[in-house]
Amino acid sequence: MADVLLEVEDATKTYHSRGETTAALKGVSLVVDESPATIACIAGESGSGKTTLANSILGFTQLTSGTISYRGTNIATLTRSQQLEYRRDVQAVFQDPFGVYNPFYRIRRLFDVLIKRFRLAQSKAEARELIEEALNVVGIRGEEVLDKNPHQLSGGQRQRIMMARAYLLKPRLIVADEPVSMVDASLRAMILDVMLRLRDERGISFLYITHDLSTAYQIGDDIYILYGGELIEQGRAQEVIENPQHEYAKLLIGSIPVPDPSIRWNREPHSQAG
Ligand SMILES: Nc1ncnc2c1ncn2[C@@H]1O[C@H](COP(=O)(O)OP(=O)(O)OP(=O)(O)O)[C@@H](O)[C@H]1O
Repeated sequence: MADVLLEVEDATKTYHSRGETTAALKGVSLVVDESPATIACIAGESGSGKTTLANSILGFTQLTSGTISYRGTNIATLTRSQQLEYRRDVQAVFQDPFGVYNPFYRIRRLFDVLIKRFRLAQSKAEARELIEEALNVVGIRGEEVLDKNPHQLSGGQRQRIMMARAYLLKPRLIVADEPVSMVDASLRAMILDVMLRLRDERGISFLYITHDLSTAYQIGDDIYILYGGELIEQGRAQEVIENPQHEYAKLLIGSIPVPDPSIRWNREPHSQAG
């Protein structure tokens, strides 16, 4: 039996704003395994509830009902020290991470702040080593980026830096919300490859949130398809995408641009055109 890292049970979220009620999640349940490390994809069109689910898991939003358990404990009942551990174990990588950072800060600061907050290093030399190791995992050398400002980097570098920053804390789970939607095909392949390596070499699981089913097919172990806040299909990513049952899933999958549907997609990320 696989060890369960994260379990969402019957999650419901209803927003009330300006006299309007929106049911963003309706009874969603899912499981992300810890060992073996797993890439669980959450797919669905805009407005289907993907970000609400991610935000609930990250503790930015409270569920209206239902539970989210981390290694068997409901995250709503974590003690302070467990909360700190959770915030360290569960990291987020967003679509446009630099939108929220001060453009005048150097990249180095993104790492320094974390090292301080979580007391990861005893000395400057140790901090430098940790940063270099994290950057190496995503194929970047410190000297290429650390003294630059965010706008001096490419989209692919930014995303890889955010992965490195998440990796610095040696998390068990990375919640990646559309991490490749703003980069071109070759960079996308590189970032997806980083995710696979983190899963396989470092045992990090992912909740990979995307509206792009072709990348879910390339790297996903499991998939959960949301439609209007409801989970309409779930299973092994390859099986669901090759043989969807629900009408909406068929539509979503039918819209993936594949030149010849009789050609099976190659799951090897290196050989993907994008
Ligand atoms: N803070 C909020 N207040 C009110 N309604 C909200 C709020 N956040 C999200 N919603 C609504 O909840 C539903 C789900 O939104 P959510 O952002 O989770 O979808 P999504 O699948 O992540 O979409 P996208 O792919 O566009 O990011 C939408 O109808 C949205 O308008």
